[in-house]
Amino acid sequence: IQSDKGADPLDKKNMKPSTATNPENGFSQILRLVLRELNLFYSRDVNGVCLLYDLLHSPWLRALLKVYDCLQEFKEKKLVPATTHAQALSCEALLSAHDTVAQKDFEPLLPPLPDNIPESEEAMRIVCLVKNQQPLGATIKRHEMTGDILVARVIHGGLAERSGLLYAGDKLVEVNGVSVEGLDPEQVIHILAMSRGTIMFKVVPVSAPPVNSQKMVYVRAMMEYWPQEDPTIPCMDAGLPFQKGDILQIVDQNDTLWWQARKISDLGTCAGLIPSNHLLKRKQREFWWSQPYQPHTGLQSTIYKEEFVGSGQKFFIAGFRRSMRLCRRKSHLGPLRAGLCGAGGPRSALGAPYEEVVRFQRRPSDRHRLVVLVGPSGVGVNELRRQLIELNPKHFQSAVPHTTRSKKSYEMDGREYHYVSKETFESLVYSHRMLEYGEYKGHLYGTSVDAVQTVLDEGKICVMDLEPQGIQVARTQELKPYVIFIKPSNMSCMKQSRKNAKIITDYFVDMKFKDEDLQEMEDLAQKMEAQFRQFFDHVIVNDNLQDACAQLLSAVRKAQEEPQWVPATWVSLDTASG
Ligand SMILES: Nc1ncnc2c1ncn2[C@@H]1O[C@H](COP(=O)(O)OP(=O)(O)OP(=O)(O)O)[C@@H](O)[C@H]1O
Repeated sequence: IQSDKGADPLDKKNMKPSTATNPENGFSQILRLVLRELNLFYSRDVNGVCLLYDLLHSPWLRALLKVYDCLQEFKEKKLVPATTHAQALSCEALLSAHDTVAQKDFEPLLPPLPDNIPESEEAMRIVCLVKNQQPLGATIKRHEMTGDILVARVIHGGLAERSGLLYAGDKLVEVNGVSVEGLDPEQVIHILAMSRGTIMFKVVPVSAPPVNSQKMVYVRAMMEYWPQEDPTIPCMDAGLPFQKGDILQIVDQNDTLWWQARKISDLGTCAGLIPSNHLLKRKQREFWWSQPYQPHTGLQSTIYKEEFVGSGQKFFIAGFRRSMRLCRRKSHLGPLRAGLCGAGGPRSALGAPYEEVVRFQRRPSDRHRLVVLVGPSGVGVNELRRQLIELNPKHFQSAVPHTTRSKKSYEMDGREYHYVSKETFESLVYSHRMLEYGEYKGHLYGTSVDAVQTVLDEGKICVMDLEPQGIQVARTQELKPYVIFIKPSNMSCMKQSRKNAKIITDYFVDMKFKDEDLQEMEDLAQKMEAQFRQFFDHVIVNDNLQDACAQLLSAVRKAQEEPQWVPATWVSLDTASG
C-alpha cells in the first residue's frame, strides 16, 4: 500500500466529471482523491479503513474505472457510417434478393386455367390444390333432393381449409376435368384417390360461406371414442380417436351432431371429427340399456395391510390407523355410499361425455389443492403418503378421520380420530360432508370435507388416499383435488421390489406378498385405470420406492405451482390463466 501522507484533503474543485480531452479529470481522478483522503484516516488507524483502502487500490476496480472513462469518451464522439454508400447498397441487396426469389421456378407448376370457360359458368370457381402426404381435409355428400355432390365439411387445419378456396356447401361440378354429375360420393372419392399431384376442382360456390364465430373450447374426454368402431360417423378417415382423460380443443361446433377437434398434445395437426356432446350422450344411453345388469363387482381385495405405527417420530401422523384403512377396503360399497353419493354401481347417473376445462394456475396466496392418491390395495399408496409427510410434516399433512367407536385411553380427540356419535356421523353423510366412509366391526369411519379444509386452512398441503369411487365426491371447487394414480409395475419387477415387503392383515402379522396378491394388484390396477383414468391428473409407477417418492414430490409441487387443466366450473374467469 502506498501511503501519501501529507496530501491535501479532497477538495470540491477537483471533482469534475470526465471529459474526452482530459480523462484524468474523470473517475480515475476521483479515485486518486478518495485514496488520498483515506490515507489520512489510515494514518490515524481508524477501524475498517484498511479494508476500504485495499479495495480501492485493487487493480480490477481501477481497470473497471478505466473502461468507464473510455466509454464516457466514446459517448461524446459522433458516429459516422463506415461507407457513404451504405443506404444505396442495402437497397440494392434487397432488390437482388427479391429478383432471385421471383425468377425461381417453384414446384409444382399449376396447370393453366381453361380458356374456354362458357359465359354461363361465370359463377364457378376453379380451385387447384396440390396433394401432398396429408388428406385434402374435406368431406363430400350427395344432396338428398337434387343429387348434387356438395362439400359437406371442411376440416380445420387441412389443405382445403388452409387454401381458403373451398367451403362447406360448395357444389362440385368437375374433378380433374371429369364431370361428377350423377356420380356417387364414393366414385368421386375414387377419382380423387387416383389423382396424383395437382387436383383441379370446378365448383359452384355456396352463396353465403359459413363463418365460424365460435370461441375455442377445451374439454376433457370422460369416455373413449374409436371412429373405426363407429359405423355412424360420416367419414371414418376424418374421425379423431380419443381416450378417457384426453384434453381436446373443440374448434367447430356448427354441426349439432359432429364437432371438429384436436388433441392438445397434437395442436399442429389437422382437426378430426368427434361426436358432439348431444350425440355421445345418446350413444351412451343406447349402450347402457343394451348392457345386461351387473351388480358392481367392486374393487375389494383380500390383502389387508399393516397399521402404520409412527416409528418413533416426534410428530403424529393421522389417517393411517388400521381400522380406518380396513374399513375403507371392506365397506366402500356400504349402503350409505351407494345410496347417497351415486358412485357405487354402474347404474348410477351417466356422466357428461365431455367436461369443459380451463388452465388454472394457483396463486401463492390461494389455499393449496388437495392431493389425492389412488391405487390398488397394497401398491404402496400409504407408504408413499407416509414418506411424503415425513419429508416435511410442517408442509404436508393428512386429514383426521371421524369414527363412531369410543376413544381408547391413550388416544386424544382430534388426533387419531374425531370421536362422534352415530347421529352426528350420519348427519355429515346426509349433508354430503363426508368424502368417504364405511363400516368396520360395527363402527363407522370416514374422512370429512371439513377435516381436509382444516389442514388446507393452516396453509398446508392435505394428502389423502381415496377409493376411486370417492374421487367424484372430492372433485369440488373448494378442494380442487389433484389426483395421482399409483400403479404397480410389471409382475417380474414387483416380485423383485416387494421381496421383503410385509403386509399385516386382519388375521396374519408380517405376511409376505404372494404371487396371487401381486397378480390381483395388477388386475385391479388395470380395472381402475380403465374405469377412472379420466380423473387422474398424474400417474406414478411405484417400482423403486425412492424414485416413486421423488416423482410424487415433484408432481405435488407442479400441482400447486404450475398451470393445470381443471373443470371450468372450479374457476371463475378472472382466475383462469391463458
Ligand atoms: N416401492 C416399494 N418397494 C418395496 N416395498 C414397497 C414399495 N411400496 C410399498 N411397499 C411396501 O408394500 C407394503 C404395502 O404398502 P402400503 O401399505 O402402502 O399399501 P397401500 O397401497 O396403502 O394398501 P392399502 O390401501 O390396502 O392399505 C408395505 O409394507 C410397504 O412398505
